[in-house]
Amino acid sequence: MIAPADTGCAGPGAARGPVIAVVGPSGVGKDSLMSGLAVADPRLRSMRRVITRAPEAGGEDYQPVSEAEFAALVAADVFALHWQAHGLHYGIPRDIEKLRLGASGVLVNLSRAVLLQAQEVFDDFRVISVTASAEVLAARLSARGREDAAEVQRRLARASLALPEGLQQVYEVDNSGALSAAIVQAQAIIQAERA
Ligand SMILES: Nc1ncnc2c1ncn2[C@@H]1O[C@H](COP(=O)(O)OP(=O)(O)OP(=O)(O)O)[C@@H](O)[C@H]1O
Ligand SMILES: O=P(O)(O)OC[C@H]1O[C@H](OP(=O)(O)O)[C@H](O)[C@@H]1O
Repeated sequence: MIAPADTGCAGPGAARGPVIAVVGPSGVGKDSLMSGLAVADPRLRSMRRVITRAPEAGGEDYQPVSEAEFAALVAADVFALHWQAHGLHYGIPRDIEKLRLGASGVLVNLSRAVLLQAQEVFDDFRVISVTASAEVLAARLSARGREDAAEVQRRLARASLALPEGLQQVYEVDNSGALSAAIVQAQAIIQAERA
């Protein structure tokens, strides 16, 4: 059972905010940036993902499921998007459309590999590409301690995956420095697009 998206008190006539994909290499600060943005603007919502990651892994708020449960959800057409990465399965429930009602945007952590598909699925779709140097990524993944050394190396090897050609709205945020500065950069992008 997928926990329903919390749409607050948005009525059926409420405007729908854009889907804002936050993407970039492991360790770049996607979840940290999303958390900071949502705290600063409560009308910005974060989409809870369904992931075959162990419940105790920590970090983002996600719905942990087994691989069998994930396959059943795919078969039941629950997901608007799903993909595999890092040996895990990730799904974005179709409930995201409810979360968009009355929101200034819905932030979602997506794989760079599914962005063109996401652009087809969502009628108002933007991409925030978060960047940081390879040295910074390595230091952050090591300090975070969520993955073992081998998995950290595998994630770092994927860092240079390029964004696909053909994306219509892509904005870069440099998170090499203070997280607060990256949050301000991202807020300016989101607010400018809202105008
Ligand atoms: N600007 C920053 N300065 C210092 N540390 C940061 C900054 N941004 C994020 N971090 C830290 O770096 C680590 C990785 O951040 P986070 O988990 O948000 O990255 P991510 O891109 O979501 O990674 P993954 O894709 O692996 O989940 C965390 O420990 C986080 O607290
Ligand atoms: O390298 P790419 O394909 O862009 O992203 C790989 C995976 O990393 C991120 O998830 P998480 O932050 O590890 O949970 C993305 O959402 C994707 O699932």
